Amino acid sequence: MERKVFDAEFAEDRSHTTTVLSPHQRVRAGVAAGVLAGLVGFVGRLVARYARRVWDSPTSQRVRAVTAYRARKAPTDVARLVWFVLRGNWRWLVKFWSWATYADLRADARRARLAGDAQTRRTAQELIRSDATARWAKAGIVVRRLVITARIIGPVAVLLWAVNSWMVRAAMWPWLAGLYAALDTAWSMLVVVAPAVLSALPVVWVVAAAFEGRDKTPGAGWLVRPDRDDADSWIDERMISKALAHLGISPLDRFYKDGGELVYTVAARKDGDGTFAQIRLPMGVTADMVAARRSKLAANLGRASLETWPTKGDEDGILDLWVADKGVLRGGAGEWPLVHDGQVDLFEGVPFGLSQRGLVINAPLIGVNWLIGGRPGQGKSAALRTLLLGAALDPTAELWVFVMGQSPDFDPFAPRLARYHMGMDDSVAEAATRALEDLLSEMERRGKVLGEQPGRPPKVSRKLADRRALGLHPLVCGIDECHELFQHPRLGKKAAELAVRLIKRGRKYGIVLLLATQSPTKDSIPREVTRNISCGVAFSVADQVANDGLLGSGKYAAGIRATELRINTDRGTCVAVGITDETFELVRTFYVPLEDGADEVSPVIARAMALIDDAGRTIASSARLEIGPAAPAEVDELADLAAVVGREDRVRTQQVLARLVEHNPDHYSGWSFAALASMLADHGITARKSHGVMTVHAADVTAALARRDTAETHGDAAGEQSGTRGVLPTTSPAETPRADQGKHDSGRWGDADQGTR
Ligand SMILES: Nc1ncnc2c1ncn2[C@@H]1O[C@H](COP(=O)(O)OP(=O)(O)OP(=O)(O)O)[C@@H](O)[C@H]1O
Repeated sequence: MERKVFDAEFAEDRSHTTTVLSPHQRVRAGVAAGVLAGLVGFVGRLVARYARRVWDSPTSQRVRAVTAYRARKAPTDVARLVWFVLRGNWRWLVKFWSWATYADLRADARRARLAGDAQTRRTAQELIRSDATARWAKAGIVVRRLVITARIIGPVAVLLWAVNSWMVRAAMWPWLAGLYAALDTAWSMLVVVAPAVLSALPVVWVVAAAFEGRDKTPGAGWLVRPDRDDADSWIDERMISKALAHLGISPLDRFYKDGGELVYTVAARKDGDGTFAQIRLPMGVTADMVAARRSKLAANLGRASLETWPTKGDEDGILDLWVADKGVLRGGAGEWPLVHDGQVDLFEGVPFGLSQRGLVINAPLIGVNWLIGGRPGQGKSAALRTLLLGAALDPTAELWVFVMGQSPDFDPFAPRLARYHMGMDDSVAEAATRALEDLLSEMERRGKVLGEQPGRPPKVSRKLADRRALGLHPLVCGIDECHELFQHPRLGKKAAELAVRLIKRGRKYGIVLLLATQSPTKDSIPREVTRNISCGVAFSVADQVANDGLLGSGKYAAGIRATELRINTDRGTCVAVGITDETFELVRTFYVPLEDGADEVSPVIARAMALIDDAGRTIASSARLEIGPAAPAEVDELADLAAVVGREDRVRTQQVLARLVEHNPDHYSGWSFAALASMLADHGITARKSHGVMTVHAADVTAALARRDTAETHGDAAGEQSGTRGVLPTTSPAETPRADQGKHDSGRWGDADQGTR
């Protein structure tokens, strides 16, 4: 009991000594604990941050993606491996059998016999015989060597065993004891290594068999890009072959049944936002037959129809197959590259959209004409707007727009347009038809101008377009809802004829027609237009007729189908032909918003206007200067004469000539006195002698001008047609407005034309 009491006192005493700390000690302990906790927290945070960084790193993401992918694929992979091992063993067996029976040589001999080639047959048979003899001879040598080795090693082994049994090691000569020690070591190593080798042997065997039995058909798709989002539906040759094998095309089925393997002229490879492969189809199968089963092919490949593009390659028997990455076509094209800054050279093209390969398409505008179509609300006007916006950013380009309906789609363009008419009334159809007429006359004028250039260039180039005096600048005319024009009861036929002539011949002269329509049928768009158009663009269309009307006949059958584009879902996506060297492009068009209060078009137009200013051009003057009859053939010589004579009573012919050359060197350089005399005579003026020199009298020139004015007034009164050209006022030609500008209320340029807006 006493002891217990003592124990209790002792314990109480101990507890007393440990809990009582001096204040100083308590502070130190507290600080230490705080520092420790802070340190632990810091290290913890550091580790957590580092772990998060590692976790988020691309390598770790890839590792995770690969691991997850392999885990998902594990059951299939195991089954495939087992199959490979079995097939590997079988292949070895077959190889051994071929070797043992000389199968290849026998096959040669058989073929030679069938072909009646005795010499080759004899050679093959002799080879079999000599090979067999050599093989047995080799086997004999090996056996003989084994026997010799056994005869030498056997007695030595028996001797060593006998010595080892009769003598103790200590009594042996040292070299003999050393030999036995080395033999013991070798034996103990063999005892360890041999079982290990023996147990590894089956593993090696399995690996080697799996390697031997691996898929040797094209595209063993192991581990190909498993980090991709669509890894489970990754396309390789094996998948394509499998998908094609289940299309229900009989010649293709027969081909597979006979063990045929497809030839991939281009192996499946990454191509932009998808996979491209080119396949030479077997006998009896054409690319069109595959294209006709597109939805089945898409299903077999685990894709939507829109994502699967089987088309005819260079030949009917070659299939070009492009399969989009899953879901990639759902994304838009993004921002138009020129929306914030940049300028365009129309001869280089206008950024139009992203191709299926994810590349920006610079659509050509010079030397081509466009027909854009599709169901309502799918992006036609927006696409036309993008092209015209690009054209507006080329300060040398002149733009005309006609909207055959009540739509504000092009209103913000107004300041940049030389002609703009929008509305449903007849005046718009009239203005558009007149524009087509004017474009035809302009085309003829340009043809003449080109013909007069040194070397007679076949078409307008950037260099020629930049020479303002020639008036060969790009002239882009867009007509939205053009079916309304071509179906106009009074003007439709005429407009169609004019458009056809323009499309057939205008391309060389820098005149571009952009047509957009909802309804590309043969009744609404002249067949000759659809036949001759170079760039066809189809947004979602209802049927084969509309498809081929926009893209060209036979395109639907060849698998180039805008019918696959889903209404609204694929708004802004179109199928286009002629805009690149590819047979077709699936384009996600750029969209420059102009709706619901968003207007990104106006700032671009403001920039376009600034570019025009910088280039020292004006919309109206560019029209006057370049579209007007400013070409050499249409120079007003009488007006020039009046200008150079000015207010003087008379001027020496020599001076007149010099001033004319200075006034318009293009036209008057190289003129002789005889040429001047002939020009004067044309206008009823004769040079007169004054103080011994020939002079031109101002009074004669004024009289000639008055005569011409009177004649013109009579001409007009007699009903000269609207839009007639050929008369220039008498002031400086470089800045002269067109002679008919004030006379015709139809209005040609600038505000006069925009009256109907
Ligand atoms: N490339 C695009 N990207 C995204 N949205 C687009 C694109 N193009 C058009 N859209 C959307 O589709 C709508 C209709 O476009 P748009 O007016 O160009 O169609 P449309 O085919 O000309 O129609 P309509 O035949 O009725 O004139 C636009 O207001 C816009 O919201």
